[in-house]
Amino acid sequence: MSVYDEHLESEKERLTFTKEYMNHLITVQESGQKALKERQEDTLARLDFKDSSLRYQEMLTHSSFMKLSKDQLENLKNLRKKPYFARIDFHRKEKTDKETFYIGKVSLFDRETQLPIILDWRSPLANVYYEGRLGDVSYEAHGEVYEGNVSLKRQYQIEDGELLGFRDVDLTTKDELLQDSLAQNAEHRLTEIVSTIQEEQNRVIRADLRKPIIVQGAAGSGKTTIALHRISYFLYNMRDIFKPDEMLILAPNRLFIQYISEVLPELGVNRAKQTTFSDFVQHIIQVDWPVVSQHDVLMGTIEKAEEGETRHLQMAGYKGSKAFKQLLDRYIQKVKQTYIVEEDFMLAEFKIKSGANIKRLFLKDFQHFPYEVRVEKIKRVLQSELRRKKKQIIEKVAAKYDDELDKALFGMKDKDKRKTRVSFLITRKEERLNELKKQARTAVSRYMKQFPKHKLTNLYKSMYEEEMFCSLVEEDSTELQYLRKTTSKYLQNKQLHSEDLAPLLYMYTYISGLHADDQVKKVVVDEAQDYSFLEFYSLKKAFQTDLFTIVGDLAQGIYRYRGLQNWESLKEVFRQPSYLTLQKTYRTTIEIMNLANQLLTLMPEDLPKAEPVVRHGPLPAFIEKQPGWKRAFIKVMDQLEDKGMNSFAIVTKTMKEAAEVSQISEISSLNFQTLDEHTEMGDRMILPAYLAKGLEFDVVFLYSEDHPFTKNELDIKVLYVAMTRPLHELYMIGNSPHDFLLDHLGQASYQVHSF
Ligand SMILES: Nc1ncnc2c1ncn2[C@@H]1O[C@H](COP(=O)(O)OP(=O)(O)OP(=O)(O)O)[C@@H](O)[C@H]1O
Repeated sequence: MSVYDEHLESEKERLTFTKEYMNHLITVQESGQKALKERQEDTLARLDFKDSSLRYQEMLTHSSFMKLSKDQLENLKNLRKKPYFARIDFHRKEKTDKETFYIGKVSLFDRETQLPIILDWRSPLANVYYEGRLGDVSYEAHGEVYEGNVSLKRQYQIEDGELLGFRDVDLTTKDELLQDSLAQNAEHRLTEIVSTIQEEQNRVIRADLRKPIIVQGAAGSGKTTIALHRISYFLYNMRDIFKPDEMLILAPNRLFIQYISEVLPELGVNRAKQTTFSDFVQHIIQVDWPVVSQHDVLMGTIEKAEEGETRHLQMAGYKGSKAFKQLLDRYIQKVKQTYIVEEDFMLAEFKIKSGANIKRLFLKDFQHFPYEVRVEKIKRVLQSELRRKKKQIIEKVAAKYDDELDKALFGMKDKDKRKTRVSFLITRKEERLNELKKQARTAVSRYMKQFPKHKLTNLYKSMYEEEMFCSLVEEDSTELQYLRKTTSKYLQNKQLHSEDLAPLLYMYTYISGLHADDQVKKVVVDEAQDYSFLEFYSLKKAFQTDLFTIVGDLAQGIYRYRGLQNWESLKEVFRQPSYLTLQKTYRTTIEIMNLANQLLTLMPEDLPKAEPVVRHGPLPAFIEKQPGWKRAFIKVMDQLEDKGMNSFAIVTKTMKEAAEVSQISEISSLNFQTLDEHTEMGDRMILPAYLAKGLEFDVVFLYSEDHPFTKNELDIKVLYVAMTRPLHELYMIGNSPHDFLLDHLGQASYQVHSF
């Protein structure tokens, strides 16, 4: 028996034990004690582990005392097929012996000894597996640094609960393992990353959790994946403070949410809120007017390229800017003034609270609350003051009448006059007291009527009225007047543009504030380059937290007219964010990335080239649209299927072109479907590049007929996004290589497909 086989045997035993232990735990939780005992006996009879059988027996016995939460139980069940994926042998300096730790997606402890049977990948010690090489290492846990030596890192191939093999990691195997994982198809990828997380990615996951973090990462560098793992890591470390539903993941579109949803349960973050910025804001502000999306605006520009469209872009850009935030601030100050009530709060002629005092409550004492909340709080203060003072007032008034009565009874000589006076005073006293009581019942609500009840959309509309708007802008211009008029017009028709959502959210947080159910404590923003300054600012203001994980790629900033120009501008929004970059790219092959990297040199930003992980594939191929191309396409599809490829996308520059491709009978007969934001993802999709953002497919066909890519900044970025979607192969179908700017890229980096 070779050494490998010997190790394999004992590793198999270990796996069997772990599975049994898990099954046992699950039975304990699910069934009564009787069933448990029977099962225990049965397990012990079957397990025949040489010298360690006693230990296992003990462990099994103790397992019955473990109480698992419903989630833990569910996780345990899911992980029976692959309880762990790696092992490390670690000798901690202070200890006499080295220890072996098995690393998996959740932890499992022996209750008696507190020793881990499976170590959670998020635990401090597991960091040693991801960071650095074999040899001397250190790791930090609970503020202390531990030193030691790692003598073994081993990775397992476990499928359906069976151990197929293992590989020991050293300098050379590291890439092999990653390559195995990358060679897989799209559908298997996302969930299996945890065993091959790379050092630079690990650093992002584990970067200071109390600080905001901004990650600039090349296409395919794992931003989305790593951001999701970071939430998982965050929840693991902060589980006593934060709950999953206090996390918010902001995704670029609904398709993307479908795409990530498969990975969320395994990471234990499926209960995190997942939505798009637009859906989120509409839900918060409760305005259901239709919204012209940024994609619509983008398509308008790409398809028409008319002057009006450029103005639209400028308008959208301005509405996301810092200058516009300042304009809003000025407006909000004006709105605030409408809440200032200076009148004293009276009960009849008695002052309950002075106007000056009430104003102070609004402006000072309650200054940290939104305006409507301040008003509500003032109402409560008035109610309680009134309750307190009413009694005194009534007593005072009654005493006054009683005094008068005494005077009449004992001071008036004339009997008739005295009688009249006394009866008058008695009646008057009663009337007066009743009147006071009656007034007291409505005094607060009458007073409160002086506070305005603003409707958000009306307020927003009023901001664009000529006089108001002119008083808010620093310097008027024809562009601003155009913006004012156009916005007023569509608001009049109860319509919004996506750029109005951030200002509305911003105003809403000043006026109403978020409902407790909508509050979140940590936010992940994916494709962050597409968010405007004001969108970030309004999110931060709404949640009042700095705990943001922001990932994006400026090279894919196809909404640059409205999005961020650089990451620097976020320093004005977040306090001391950590800034990290991800340079290596895992999605695609060297050949495809080489072509895409050349596009980067045509962009205005000086962006570092993405470094593909060593994985080769065929050169990207250009298919000329000469007669016969459709047959060639069908043949290529056949060959690709034979190779085991199973997710395909035809990506166009515009939505219009996508609709046209779907009319080609050869293509529709291959079950390609056009995708929009509301359809379900399938294996054969036709979609415009802006929707393909963030997604990936085994094979991508770029297609151009009427809408070729031209050499302007926007097109270059759209093309870059499209080219970086495939995992394995890229084809470009068009009238000439020029349609994909191939004439500006090196000839050696693509081939012409002959048919
Ligand atoms: N460490 C890793 N091990 C294995 N696969 C990885 C690793 N990191 C990333 N990948 C794979 O690379 C691909 C790209 O990852 P992801 O979609 O997270 O990248 P991204 O940076 O968000 O890309 P883009 O900006 O282009 O949308 C995915 O298939 C992912 O599974």
